[in-house]
Amino acid sequence: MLEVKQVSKLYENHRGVEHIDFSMSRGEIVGFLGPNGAGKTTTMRMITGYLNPTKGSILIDGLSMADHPKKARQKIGYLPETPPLYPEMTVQAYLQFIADLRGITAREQKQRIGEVVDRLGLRGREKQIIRSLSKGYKQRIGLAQAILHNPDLLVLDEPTSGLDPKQIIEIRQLIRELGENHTVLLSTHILPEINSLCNRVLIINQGKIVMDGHPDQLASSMGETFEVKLEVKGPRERIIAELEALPGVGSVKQLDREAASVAAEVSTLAEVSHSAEPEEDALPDEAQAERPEGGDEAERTASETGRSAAADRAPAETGAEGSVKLHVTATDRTDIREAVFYRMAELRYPILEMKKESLSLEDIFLKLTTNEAALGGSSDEEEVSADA
Ligand SMILES: Nc1ncnc2c1ncn2[C@@H]1O[C@H](COP(=O)(O)OP(=O)(O)OP(=O)(O)O)[C@@H](O)[C@H]1O
Repeated sequence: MLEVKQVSKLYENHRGVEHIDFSMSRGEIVGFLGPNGAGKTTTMRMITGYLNPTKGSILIDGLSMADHPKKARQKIGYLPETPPLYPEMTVQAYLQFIADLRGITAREQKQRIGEVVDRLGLRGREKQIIRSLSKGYKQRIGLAQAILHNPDLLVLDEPTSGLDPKQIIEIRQLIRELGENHTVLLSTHILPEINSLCNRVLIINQGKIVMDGHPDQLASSMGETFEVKLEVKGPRERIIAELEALPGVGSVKQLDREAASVAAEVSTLAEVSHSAEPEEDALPDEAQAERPEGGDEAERTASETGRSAAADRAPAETGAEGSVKLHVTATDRTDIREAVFYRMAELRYPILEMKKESLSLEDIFLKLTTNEAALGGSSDEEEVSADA
């Protein structure tokens, strides 16, 4: 649907964007995310044919924007950050004007305008002067002009910027609906917008694409290890030792220190109460395995699998009540949840909660953009306003 090939834009001697290279398939809703001055608007203006790239090419459905600008633009609907409205016109007159510009015939106009008016919730507002409408309604009219000629690709530059929360929800819902029949490229710096609307995100920083992927897959593509947050009911030391011994587990950290100290006390008490008994807990694994009545099933399993001494001390802690909250990190990106589940089940320690932990989009965005943005951000803005 859209191919952006090695596109760069130089503003006089100032870099706009550099080697932007990505493509979009039909039906995708792609979020274009980046800090101020990163190059979102520049890229979008080139895709929509409002700005010529210094280098590279843009193809819409195989049509080159440079060679066939009129035909290529026919396939695109564009909502710039400030909708291109004529405030003195009525909604109806404005949409007719846009329909004329787009070459929609007089016969088609009535039907087409009627459709977008309904689709964007503008019914009943057709006779109103645009100036008198709220920002949310103006944004709807902006979207209406973008889809009037029924383009395949919609390019929306910060479509919810400056709207109040209710209007944001409404416009997002409209974009979601438009995404059912259109391919959408949407720029924003609002991270939740990406999560709620997009099935793919492109992150741009300092004029370059620094990340491209499904919002949920970004963390793993950044080379992060798999992490799980866990709450298990049972003896703390034993659980920790068992988890540490699991193949694929790198580290186990306790999260609730309060519970830890309680568990430690109980553990100490248990040890004291067992001190009169023979020191069977201190026996090596083999010796424990040979015990005639080796305690509960969990204890036997630990001995069979050659668990650590700490793990095998744990049966003495059966008095430990409550649960323990842990953060378990795998050695790599392998999902360790099943292994954790089966081991805890085998030991009959109920898992009260298990949640895959991953970097949020906010974490990823900050990781990718903070340092450089801090260096480049303010001066960019000055240059923009100087050039504007
Ligand atoms: N007309 C222009 N003349 C010179 N430089 C420009 C012009 N427009 C943009 N730039 C520069 O190009 C870079 C990218 O700007 P752009 O407006 O594309 O970023 P953006 O990601 O859309 O930012 P924002 O989120 O603030 O809208 C910035 O360094 C900016 O200063």
